[in-house]
Amino acid sequence: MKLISANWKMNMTPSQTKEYLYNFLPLVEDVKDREILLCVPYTSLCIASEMLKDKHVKFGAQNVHYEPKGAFTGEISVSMLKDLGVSYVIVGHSERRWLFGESDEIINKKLIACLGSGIRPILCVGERQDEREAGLTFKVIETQVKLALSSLEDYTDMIDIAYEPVWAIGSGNPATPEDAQKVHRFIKELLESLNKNYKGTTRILYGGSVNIHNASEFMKMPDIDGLLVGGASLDPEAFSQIVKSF
Ligand SMILES: O=C(CO)COP(=O)(O)O
Repeated sequence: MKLISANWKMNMTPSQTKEYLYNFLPLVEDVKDREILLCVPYTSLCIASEMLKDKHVKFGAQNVHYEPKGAFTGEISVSMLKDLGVSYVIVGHSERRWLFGESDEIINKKLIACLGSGIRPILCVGERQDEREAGLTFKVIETQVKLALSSLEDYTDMIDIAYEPVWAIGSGNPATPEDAQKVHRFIKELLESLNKNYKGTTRILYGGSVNIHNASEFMKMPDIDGLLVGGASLDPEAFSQIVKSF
């Protein structure tokens, strides 16, 4: 099934989350042929857990720590998320990589922590503007995917991947659907080459300046299996339109 996910980033208080869900749920009530996911801040997970109980809209986290527990002040473990009913977690978002110094090695550890827990990670990869201009897009994607999945090659069916070119995030300047399609195809071929038993269940999402006007164009591409939406997901009406755009 296609996956349309919101990434609220550091937006929405718990009270605002309540209001959002109150407005959003009726708008997508009849949409059952695609998966709808809201990746909310940690502080909104409790209210999402309560309000989405027995609902078809799922909720996820935007980050997780790789250790199971211990003296890691300010961090949240996989089991803490699991206990709240979290289905998905975003791992290696470019804002974590570039603003918080998250390395490929840390991202790999986070994926290892998620697998086996029942929480499905959404691994984010994407090239920066300078890398794109230097013609390094495919090389960067290959390196990020390979390092993130190091020792996890046999489990590639248990994750989803979001292709989010860094230059397209929050810039109002999305990749063209055709360019995104090429990278998505490349990632699928890479997964096939890494895992001989690959069943093809990894969905490759596109993220970066998706809005109500361009969502359907991305979803027409054969290897674009979903969307990861930042800014445009903060309005329940706009996000419901994106969910229903294809
Ligand atoms: O980073 C993103 C989703 O994870 C994309 O953000 P925007 O949709 O705001 O460009």
